[in-house]
Amino acid sequence: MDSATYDVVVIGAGPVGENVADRVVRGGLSAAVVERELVGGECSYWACMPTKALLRGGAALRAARQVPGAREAVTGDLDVAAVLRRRDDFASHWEDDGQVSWLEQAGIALHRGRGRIRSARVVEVTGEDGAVVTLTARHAVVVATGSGALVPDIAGLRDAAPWTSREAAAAKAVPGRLAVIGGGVVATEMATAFAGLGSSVTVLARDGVLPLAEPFAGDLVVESLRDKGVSVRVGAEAGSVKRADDGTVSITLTSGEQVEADELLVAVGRTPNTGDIGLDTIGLEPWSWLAVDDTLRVVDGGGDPFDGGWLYAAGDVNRRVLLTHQGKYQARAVGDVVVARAKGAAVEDGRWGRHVATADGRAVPQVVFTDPEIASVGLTAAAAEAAGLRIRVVDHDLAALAGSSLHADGYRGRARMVVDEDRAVVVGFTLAGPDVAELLHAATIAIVGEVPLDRLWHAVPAFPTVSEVWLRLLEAYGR
Ligand SMILES: Cc1cc2nc3c(=O)[nH]c(=O)nc-3n(C[C@H](O)[C@H](O)[C@H](O)COP(=O)(O)OP(=O)(O)OC[C@H]3O[C@@H](n4cnc5c(N)ncnc54)[C@H](O)[C@@H]3O)c2cc1C
Ligand SMILES: NC(=O)c1ccc[n+]([C@@H]2O[C@H](COP(=O)([O-])OP(=O)(O)OC[C@H]3O[C@@H](n4cnc5c(N)ncnc54)[C@H](O)[C@@H]3O)[C@@H](O)[C@H]2O)c1
Repeated sequence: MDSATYDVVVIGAGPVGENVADRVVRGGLSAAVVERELVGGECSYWACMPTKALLRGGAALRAARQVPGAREAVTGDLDVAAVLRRRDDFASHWEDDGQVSWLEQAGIALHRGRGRIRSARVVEVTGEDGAVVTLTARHAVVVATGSGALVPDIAGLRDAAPWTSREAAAAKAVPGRLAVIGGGVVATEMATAFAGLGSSVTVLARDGVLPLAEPFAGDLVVESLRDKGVSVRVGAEAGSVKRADDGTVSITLTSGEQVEADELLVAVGRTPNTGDIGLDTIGLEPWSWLAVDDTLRVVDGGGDPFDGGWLYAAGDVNRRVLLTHQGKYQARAVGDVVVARAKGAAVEDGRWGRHVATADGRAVPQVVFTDPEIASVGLTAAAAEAAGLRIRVVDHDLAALAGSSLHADGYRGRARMVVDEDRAVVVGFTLAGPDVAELLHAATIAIVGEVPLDRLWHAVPAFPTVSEVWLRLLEAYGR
């Protein structure tokens, strides 16, 4: 049996694991990553990148059709084969040599195989050929194993071989009829993508559409999905599923009604990849999300660092925020704090300190690439109220701006600013509209910077842009 020792061993080489290792090496320590599948993780091959590639063609076509002059130049529908080819390129054809080269140039060791914690600071890696390598970490083991699609216990569902987000993201063909269970981010994005590619789509949104966003966001997405011919069934719950010999999937709703489709996508959330990473060997619960402190150190039931503090968890697996950019933000904090602790340097773990992921709880940006795009950061009005803040909500119709009417004929959208009245700062911001994704970062900066509203008046948006919504919101708020 082979063995090796590094300062830090990272299990999982998704976007988060790669970035943890990078920070560790930049900090002067040695690091190895363990990967059982493809270096780059879910985001690169089955999530962010391929799904956005599936959506982009439809968005570009819509944009052209909304501008007279350009509209007349559009003479056909999406070229499905070309969209799928571009998606394949963005998924690097499900080959990870590019990312492996990046690891090499970054000085990070790669061990291919399934990583399993055997004891404190010791990780066993079992390769595809069954060979086992034992890795010992001098300072820390970081779990960055991510998450997988949750398949709920619905009678017959597993036997019906449903699609999860993986099969949707990597689809080789567009099904004639696609049914979707779920009304969250994956469900709405994939309904938008496949409707654009020609599927007849039915969404079974038991708990509503984008229920955690500002209500106008879900309403606008439902309206536009319905305009595209998608059947959005809010409140509909799948009771059982059966796939017939001819491939047809029948979903019997709890109401007794039946929905038929050629493929069924299950998009009801995620489950942590912790079932087989040896948590049981160190007294933690397999299949559980890993609870961490603000420096991303795994904590025990009492909230203290687990077993003296050698174990960290970053990215999806700690359930703080299931987004790539936020996981990478955590990765930078983990890498840096592991280095600081190893060198006996000061740990900056105060609010907004270098070694903590403070933004996870206050300023998480997210863009849902539906039509319209939903871009949000910070708290919704409902979440702010639930947190006990005294807030004022200011809304503005995005269509009522020179910038938006120039951007597209019939531009429809809305923006909401949530203000903490006691501190006179923005704590939440949501935009719904075509191409609003790139407007979001200004709101993130306003929230993270806790920029007082009276100072925001001096941040003048250029004319004629959609960003002028900031001025309108401030005018509506008053000074
Ligand atoms: C359909 C879809 C679309 C998404 N779109 C976006 C988006 O547009 N923007 C965004 O910010 N986020 C998006 N997300 C979320 C994003 O994909 C995740 O937040 C991100 O991938 C998490 O990164 P991670 O490194 O924590 O985990 P992962 O990307 O899941 O990587 C974990 C890695 O660990 C490996 N691994 C697991 N167990 C072991 C083991 N025992 N041994 C060795 N290796 C192991 C896995 O093979 C994997 O490579 C999307 C998610 C889905 C499902
Ligand atoms: N653009 C992006 O940023 C992006 C895109 C896709 C995914 N993601 C990430 O991936 C994660 C997973 O996405 P997701 O859409 O699977 O999860 P989600 O949590 O966004 O939505 C799942 C939805 O399914 C509903 N649901 C749960 N159980 C159900 C059941 N049995 N029947 C019907 N509905 C049920 C939930 O109420 C919820 O609304 C998200 O948390 C998100 O962070 C991000």
